[in-house]
Amino acid sequence: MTFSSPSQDAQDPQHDHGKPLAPSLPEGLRAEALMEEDVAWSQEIDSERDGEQYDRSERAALRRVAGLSTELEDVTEVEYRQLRLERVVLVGVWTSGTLQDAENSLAELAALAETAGALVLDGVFQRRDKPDPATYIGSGKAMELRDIVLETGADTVVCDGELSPGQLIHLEDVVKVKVVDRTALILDIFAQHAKSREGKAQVALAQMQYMLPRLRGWGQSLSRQMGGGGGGGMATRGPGETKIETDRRRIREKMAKMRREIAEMKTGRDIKRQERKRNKVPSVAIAGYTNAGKSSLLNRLTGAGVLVENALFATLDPTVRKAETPSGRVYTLADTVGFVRHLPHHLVEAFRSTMEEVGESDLILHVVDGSHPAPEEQLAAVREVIRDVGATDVPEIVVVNKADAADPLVLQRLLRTERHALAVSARTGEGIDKLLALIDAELPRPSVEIEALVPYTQGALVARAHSEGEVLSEEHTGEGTLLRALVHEELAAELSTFVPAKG
Ligand SMILES: Nc1nc2c(ncn2[C@@H]2O[C@H](COP(=O)(O)OP(=O)(O)OP(=O)(O)O)[C@@H](O)[C@H]2O)c(=O)[nH]1
Ligand SMILES: [Mg+2]
Repeated sequence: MTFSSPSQDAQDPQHDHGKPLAPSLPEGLRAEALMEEDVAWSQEIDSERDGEQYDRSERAALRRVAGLSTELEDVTEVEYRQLRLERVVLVGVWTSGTLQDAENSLAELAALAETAGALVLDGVFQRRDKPDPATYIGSGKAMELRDIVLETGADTVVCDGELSPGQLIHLEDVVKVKVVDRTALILDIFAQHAKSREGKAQVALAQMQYMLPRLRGWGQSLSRQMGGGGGGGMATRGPGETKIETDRRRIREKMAKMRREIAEMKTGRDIKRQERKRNKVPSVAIAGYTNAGKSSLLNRLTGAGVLVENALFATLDPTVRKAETPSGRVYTLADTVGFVRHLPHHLVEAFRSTMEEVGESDLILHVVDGSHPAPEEQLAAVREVIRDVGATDVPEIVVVNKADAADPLVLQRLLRTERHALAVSARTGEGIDKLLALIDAELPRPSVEIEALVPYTQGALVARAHSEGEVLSEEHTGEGTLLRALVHEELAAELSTFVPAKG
């Protein structure tokens, strides 16, 4: 693969250079003129085109998104952050959709980067039909990116996509700082946040899976193999490659071991889940896009005190809590890992275990952030994963959260298009009563109607009829509690020994 020169870039009809700028840019977004030197440099090597045209097309091609940089309160904070945070510049390729979509995508990348502990200095995206196979953004834009890196003093570039090993190296060669992609960023966040043994193991496995094909990407031996544009990698087999082979084998062995361990841990979790199923405690799963407010809602519904953070992926380990409906029926409520668009596919695989919980629940509370600029997209992204894990036949309630902060018109729109939806605020408590009542109505009903005279020594059974079933009538008699109730089969069997004498 050879680099395309800037002049090729400019003439390539695929790159949309001819398209005019969007007539009115939304607030907070502006296309910035490139530095004068840049334009002069471009003209020098592209004498066939007139400079002004080039300037204009370039402006359309590389946009800067304003307001992405992290706000800092005072100077001491700057120093503090510089010590421990990476200084990053974001770059995205805008291939389809509206300007707003492109901006949202980069804003999400910024949120991810900040969650990973980075300081976001700048963000740019480029309009292209598809990412450049060599450098992701094209070599001309890569040079401009280099200038932005110098200008801002960044030490890392984060790309909004999954880059091939070759693209990472080529871009690093041009911008001269570390380049990471969205997948690596998400993996990094997952690694920082995973708490349980299983969660940690799953993240480690996914990281190794990601690293494996990229091993040759790091270090010198690789640039040698990739260089020359010849694809003759095997011809240059040398000590470097042997080392890589050894590393690869080690990683594969480690991965096999981790898979076995994860399988064992999964068995433990399955047993627990089966126990819950056997006891017929109905289960509700809270699912939704990352940062939608799932953990806040769990707290609101159960007072559980689960970690809530204004960060993406604050929750990486499933949390299951016991809860009670207003009518006193007991159910379990499970918090889940947040979903995100373009979740790297090996991560979907790795986190399937937590999503299986969703698939086997009796009811899904699908939480969506009503104050987000594109809640419909988030709903769609989550539903895609719900389909993936085969949970389509589980009833779903769409919980439009953050009603306190959302645009009332957006709320109306969502409630109109989503048939089974209601608006709540986990923060203020608005709508929570209605949600609790709806959960009560949606939970599966126990189906066996029994009548039993339960001796006072068996009080636990009466309590179970209350929590696991639905008590229709209850009367305290001389011999015990006379109970009429709807219960599940197992409890019906246990109560059948206490059938009241007829007459
Ligand atoms: N204004 C407002 N903010 C909310 C509401 N609910 C949650 N938040 C905020 O949204 C952020 C994310 O909340 P979490 O409950 O951690 O979201 P989550 O869906 O569990 O996020 P992940 O676990 O990271 O996927 C926090 O800053 C909350 O304070 C709400 O009803 N209104
Ligand atoms: Mg959470």
